[in-house]
Order: sequence, then C-alpha cells, then structure tokens
Amino acid sequence: MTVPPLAPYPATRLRRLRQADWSRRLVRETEVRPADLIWSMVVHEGEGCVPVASMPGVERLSVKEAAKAAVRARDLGIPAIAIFPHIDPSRKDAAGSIAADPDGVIPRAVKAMKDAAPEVGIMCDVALDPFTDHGHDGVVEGGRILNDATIERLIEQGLMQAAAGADILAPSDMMDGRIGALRGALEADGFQDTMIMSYAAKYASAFYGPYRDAIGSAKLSAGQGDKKTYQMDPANTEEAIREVALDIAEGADMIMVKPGLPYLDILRRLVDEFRMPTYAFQVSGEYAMIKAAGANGWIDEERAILESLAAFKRAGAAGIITYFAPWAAEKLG
Ligand SMILES: NCc1[nH]cc(CCC(=O)O)c1CC(=O)O
Ligand SMILES: [Mg+2]
Repeated sequence: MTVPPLAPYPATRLRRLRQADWSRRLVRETEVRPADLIWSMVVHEGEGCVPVASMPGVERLSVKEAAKAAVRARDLGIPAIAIFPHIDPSRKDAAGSIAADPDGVIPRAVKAMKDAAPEVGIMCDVALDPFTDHGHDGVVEGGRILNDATIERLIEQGLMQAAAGADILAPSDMMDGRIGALRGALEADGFQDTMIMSYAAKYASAFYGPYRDAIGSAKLSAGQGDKKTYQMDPANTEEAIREVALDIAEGADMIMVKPGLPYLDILRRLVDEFRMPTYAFQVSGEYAMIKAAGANGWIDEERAILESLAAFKRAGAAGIITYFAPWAAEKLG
C-alpha cells in the first residue's frame, strides 16, 4: 500500500485532527456496534442462574433464563447468541453419549430461545467435549483422538441441533473434513439453509481455561492431556491459511479465529486472503483477564473492554463472539 506524499511538518500536523472529540469522531475509521456482537452464553440443565467463579459477571443460565436472555439480545440489537452447555458430570461418559440427545439442554434452549425471540440467530457449538468425561473433543482410543469416528458423532449432533432450530452450526472440534461431512449431511436432510461458521483457525490455547470451569470440564486444565494433536500450534500462521482454505472449499459460510486478541495477525491475514465473513472469538481467558485486572483497579475495565472490541473491528472482523456482548451492546446502543 502506498501512502500519498505528505507535506512535511509543520504543514502537516497529525495532531490537528485529534484535538477535539468531534474531530476524532469525524475521522474515526472503524466503529463497534451492537450488530457486531455474538453473545457467548452458557446454559445448564438446572433452574435459575449459577455464577461462574473464574468469569465474574457470567452465569450459567437455565433454559428459561436463556429464553429471557434472547429477548434481551433482541432488544439490545445483538443479532446472534452462541450457546454452550454445562452438563452434570454424572451424565458424561468416554463416548459423550448424550451429545446428540434431542431432549438435551442445548436443543431445549434453542427451541425456547427461538420461541421467545425468533429474530435472534442461535448458534450451537458442534463438539463432544462438554459431554465427555475426559474432556476431549473427540472419540478417544488408546490415547488417540480418532478423526473419522468423531466426525460421525458430530454429524449426529449437528443434525440434531439443526432439527431443534439452530440457525448456525459452529464445529469447534478441529477434526479434518468435518465441514464437508456436515454440509453434505445438512443438504441430504433438508437443512440447506442452516449456516456453518467454522472454527477454522483454532489454536491449542491456554486462554480457554475459565471456559472449562464454566462448562464443567476442568480435567484437561488439571493436566490430563492437552488438545495439541487437533488444535493448532500457536506458532503457526501459514497453516491457518490451509485450514481456512479447506473449510471454505468444504462449504463453510463464515469462518472464525480463536482465541481473539492474541491472534489479530491471523484474523487480518485471513480477511485479506479470503474476503469471507470472518469472526473473532474473545475467549473466556481474555474475558477473565480484563475482569480480574479491572477488579483490582489495575486497568480501567470499561475502557479496556471497548478498546479490545475496537481492536477486532480494526483487524477486519465482521463480528466478535464475546461474553461482554450484553454489557457492550448496552453501552454502545
Ligand atoms: N470445543 C469446545 C470449545 N468451544 C469453545 C471453547 C472455548 C471458549 C472459551 O474459552 O470461551 C472450547 C474449548 C476448547 O476447545 O477447549
Ligand atoms: Mg480443519
């Protein structure tokens, strides 16, 4: 990109445009609006709201509360909600047997939310980890995560979610080939309008820690293995291009980079390379860091939240999946 020639100082003084709020607003290049936000939300099988210790301000919501939250999202101008399930440990097993249960908390929440606020898009994670007792996203055999056997389970789960009324399916497992398999299954079963947002460039990150607390799959963070054989190495950027190219070719409508703030370089590259609707997930650890530093008075929490959201837009995100969505929409609306 060539910069047009600038008159040298003092004819050019870049500070001129920064001197007043009105002129700063006038030259602002990007803006965060409620319509840029996807509300990341945890639902649980019980009643009421249960606070998540490592994510102050985030609560696990019952199906009933999730329906109310959908109405709130609509009123705030938030276009979509991504839901994640907390499952009682007694109901988990090695196979994640209940992941595709049509009476599970996810399909019940989807139906209740779509009934309460049909104008709000509902996105579901396609992955086994909330339902497995080992916390992995796939079928495990002899310590290995089986790719193709996992895809079969993901298809069952995704079709169940689509049948429940989910608008967007978001496979977050990082198995190879799952986008194409899911797209084919959706077409075959009459769900040609169900969207897929692929967690295409998803990294094996330490920033997911509080999420495992939120959905009750703490085992991995306690040192029982890691997800490095399927999630990406944080050192890699060329590989993200290959991951995304394949997911687009397999039929993804939207792509995602995860985590968010530490991976803005990846986000920018993918937007420039593919020109697809590209989303950033500001994950649980990013939320927790801002909340913790804010609570200690070490940073100005409100400014830090808004600055972080602005950074995603500046880097080219079409939208941001964030636990801050309701607070931010209220502030920005
Ligand atoms: N596949 C599950 C999944 N879906 C979203 C997150 C993380 C969300 C967050 O940290 O906020 C994870 C965790 C993981 O992959 O280990
Ligand atoms: Mg892939």
